[in-house]
Amino acid sequence: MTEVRVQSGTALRLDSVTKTYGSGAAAVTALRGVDLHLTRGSFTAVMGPSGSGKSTFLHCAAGLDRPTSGSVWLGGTDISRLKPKALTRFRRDHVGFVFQAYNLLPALTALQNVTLPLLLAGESVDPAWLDFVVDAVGLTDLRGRRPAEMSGGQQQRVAIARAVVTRPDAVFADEPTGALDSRTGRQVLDLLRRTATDLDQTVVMVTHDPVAAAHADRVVFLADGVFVGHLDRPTPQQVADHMTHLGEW
Ligand SMILES: Nc1ncnc2c1ncn2[C@@H]1O[C@H](COP(=O)(O)OP(=O)(O)OP(=O)(O)O)[C@@H](O)[C@H]1O
Repeated sequence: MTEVRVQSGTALRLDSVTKTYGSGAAAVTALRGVDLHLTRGSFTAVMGPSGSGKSTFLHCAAGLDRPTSGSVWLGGTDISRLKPKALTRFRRDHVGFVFQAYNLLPALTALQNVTLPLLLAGESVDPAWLDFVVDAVGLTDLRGRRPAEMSGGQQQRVAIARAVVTRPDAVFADEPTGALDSRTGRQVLDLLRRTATDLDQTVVMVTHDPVAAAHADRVVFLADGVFVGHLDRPTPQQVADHMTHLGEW
């Protein structure tokens, strides 16, 4: 495969991405031509009414699913052209995920959970970087705890550290605060924001929550499979008002 580098500073780029599920009369087009260009170190929230294509967007952008047409660039690689095995490897090495369920391994300590992606990738651990990440997410004193010995917010901090430890091209967060109370949720969102600024990570978050979305630099809105606008550094009320214009959510 020829690899073409995109302009430096670009972490994620979607060009005319479409996604159709099924075929014939049963076909459902979930994305109808999505363009998005995110620079490194940005924190973007994606919002849209139910069924507007948010999960489909996330899956295509993160290499969990393939677009029907169009291309998805992560760092310097067009992942829409990778074969399944290469895509799996690329995802493991270049993409970070944070989900509503923390998906930590219960038998491992916080630190072991954080370093697991490096071990799976066969990479050695850079102790200075690991210390930096662990400190950045406030886990220094919890390194030896197992998931069952941590609060939900603490577990999500482990998941965030695990997502960024490989220095991925982008971190995708799917409702990362969905299982947390509002105060803990705010702390996790502040952490995602600092991940973008302090660790120069590119964070893309799908959420239904205007308060969560308002932590991002930019909120982009999906409706019926296309991006229909954005707000920069909005208040939660501005996000909620915009969503109300888009219909049921
Ligand atoms: N595997 C699939 N097979 C067929 N149709 C699908 C599939 N996944 C999603 N869809 C359809 O694609 C459209 C977009 O779905 P998607 O899950 O991306 O929306 P969403 O914005 O994430 O919705 P929600 O906010 O309700 O989770 C919907 O019409 C949905 O029914």
